[in-house]
Amino acid sequence: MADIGWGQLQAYEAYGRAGDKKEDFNIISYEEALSDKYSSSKHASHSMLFARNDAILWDLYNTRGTVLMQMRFDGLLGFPGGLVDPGEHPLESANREMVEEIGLDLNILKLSDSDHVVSFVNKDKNLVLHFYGKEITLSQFQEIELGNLKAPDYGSETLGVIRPPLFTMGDGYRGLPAFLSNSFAGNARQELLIGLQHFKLLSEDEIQEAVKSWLTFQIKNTQ
Ligand SMILES: O=c1[nH]cnc2c1ncn2[C@H]1C[C@H](O)[C@@H](COP(=O)(O)OP(=O)(O)O)O1
Repeated sequence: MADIGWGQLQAYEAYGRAGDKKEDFNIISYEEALSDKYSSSKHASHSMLFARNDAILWDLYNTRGTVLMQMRFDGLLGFPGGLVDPGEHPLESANREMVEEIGLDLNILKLSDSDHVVSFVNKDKNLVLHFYGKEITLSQFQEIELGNLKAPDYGSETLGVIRPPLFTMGDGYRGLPAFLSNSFAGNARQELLIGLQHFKLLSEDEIQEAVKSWLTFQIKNTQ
């Protein structure tokens, strides 16, 4: 295939390169992540909006909750967010990106420092990732989904919001484990699992089962 290069994306290409592994990211405290130690690092912020939802599908599966993720321009799945601009606070960046990518109205809904969930450092990339999360009502969630088509970045940087299934179906694979088999940007898969546990949308055991099933299926598929 002809190499068409990266154009204006050249400076950022390495940050978003596919193939990041969970082990590349070490958890650090918010305080440390915001300290001078990482002032010369590149920072990025991403956010998980979610609503609890105990609707039962087909009299079988408790949907548990709706979590907002998105299909990105590069075919990877991720949370709304992006690189922090020079001089910008990661929290400001998280809010700005939600306006641009999902059309959020900050007069109605805005993240604050108390919504911080976890931060990571990827030493090889000199990149610090901040992850925020906020519970909203199901009707707020549906409003955001409807408004997404009018978000400034819709159709260019972002290609639509999605709800990951949080249940696992009878074959032990379809549902959340199959969703985990997708390709994710950065450590978005890890962030999703941390978010599900942090907000008690799923228990630790349920998450471990889903991860085990996803990995087992992957191994079978490569044999
Ligand atoms: O959802 C995500 N969770 C964790 N890391 C992510 C997520 N989406 C992207 N990334 C990584 C990939 C890059 O290393 C940086 C910045 O990426 P991106 O969101 O594409 O930033 P811009 O939109 O280019 O500002 O975070």
